[in-house]
Amino acid sequence: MTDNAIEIHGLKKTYAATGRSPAKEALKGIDLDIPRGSIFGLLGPNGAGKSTLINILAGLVVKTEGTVKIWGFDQDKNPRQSRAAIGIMPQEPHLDPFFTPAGSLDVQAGLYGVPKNQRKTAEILELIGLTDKADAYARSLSGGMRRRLLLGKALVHSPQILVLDEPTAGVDIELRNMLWQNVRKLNDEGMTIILTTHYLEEAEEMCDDIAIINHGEVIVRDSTANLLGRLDSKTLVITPDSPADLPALPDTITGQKLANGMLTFTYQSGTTPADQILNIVRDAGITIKDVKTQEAHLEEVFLSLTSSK
Ligand SMILES: Nc1ncnc2c1ncn2[C@@H]1O[C@H](COP(=O)(O)OP(=O)(O)OP(=O)(O)O)[C@@H](O)[C@H]1O
Repeated sequence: MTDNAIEIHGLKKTYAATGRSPAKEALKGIDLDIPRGSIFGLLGPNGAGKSTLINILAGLVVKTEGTVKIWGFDQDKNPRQSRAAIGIMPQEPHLDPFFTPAGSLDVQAGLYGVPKNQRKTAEILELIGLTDKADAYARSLSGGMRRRLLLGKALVHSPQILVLDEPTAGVDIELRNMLWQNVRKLNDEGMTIILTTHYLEEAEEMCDDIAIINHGEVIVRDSTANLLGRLDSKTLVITPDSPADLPALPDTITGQKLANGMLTFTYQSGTTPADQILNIVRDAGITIKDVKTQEAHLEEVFLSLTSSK
């Protein structure tokens, strides 16, 4: 038995040419293992191939080449088992306006062949906060409630893996918090979570491991901590007690005086101790009123890896 929730080898997808658009190689040979029990982030700029990859996992797009194993089941050899292991919360709420949330969950459970006595409709409605809307028509639900219902629908067959495609794009803070609370709860109970997001801060906060995809290739796959550690550049921001100019600095430190009078010093924390900067500032006769450091963020790692390609 493998420890991976998902194993992808040599995965390629070429969309056939249509009309005036030429054929498009959206995935160029992806190798990716996603560990069981993790919260895994799939990041990449627009058009990188994330949706194509997720749609292949969901069985909505047919791959051109390669193998995909979901919870140990080869998608080609064991299509039913591999489909049963994964639940997908899609980006866009496509809901039948005449179904109630309870009805919608029931129909979805039926599609997955979940026997009536094993359905968890009430439990799922409770989790997504729609118990009091159980019998309301879908068309009367707010955008946020529809999103929550999509999450519920992804859970009806108790999948081991939950995939969330841009779950928080355009949602308000309250809904975002609720989604993340649910995701953490499900993950604590053992569910493997895969999510794509454009919000890098969110990926930084939520994900144990991250893969960045660009132009149909995985360009990096590492733990979030290691990715952040790759950039050991830090910035020290000093507020002087009275107006002060930037002191002379060695080549290893880049200084800047901001319009508001603050002085910033950017340095590599592996080779330059912060103390050296503080000493230079004090030796220049500057009294420090306040000091803070800024760490590198995933955004910088992401930009450094994808912007030049
Ligand atoms: N059905 C399709 N037919 C032809 N080309 C497609 C099709 N779907 C996607 N593509 C192309 O494949 C490439 C990858 O698209 P994909 O939607 O997978 O990227 P993405 O990373 O999900 O982007 P986004 O974040 O914008 O959703 C793009 O160049 C896109 O134009």
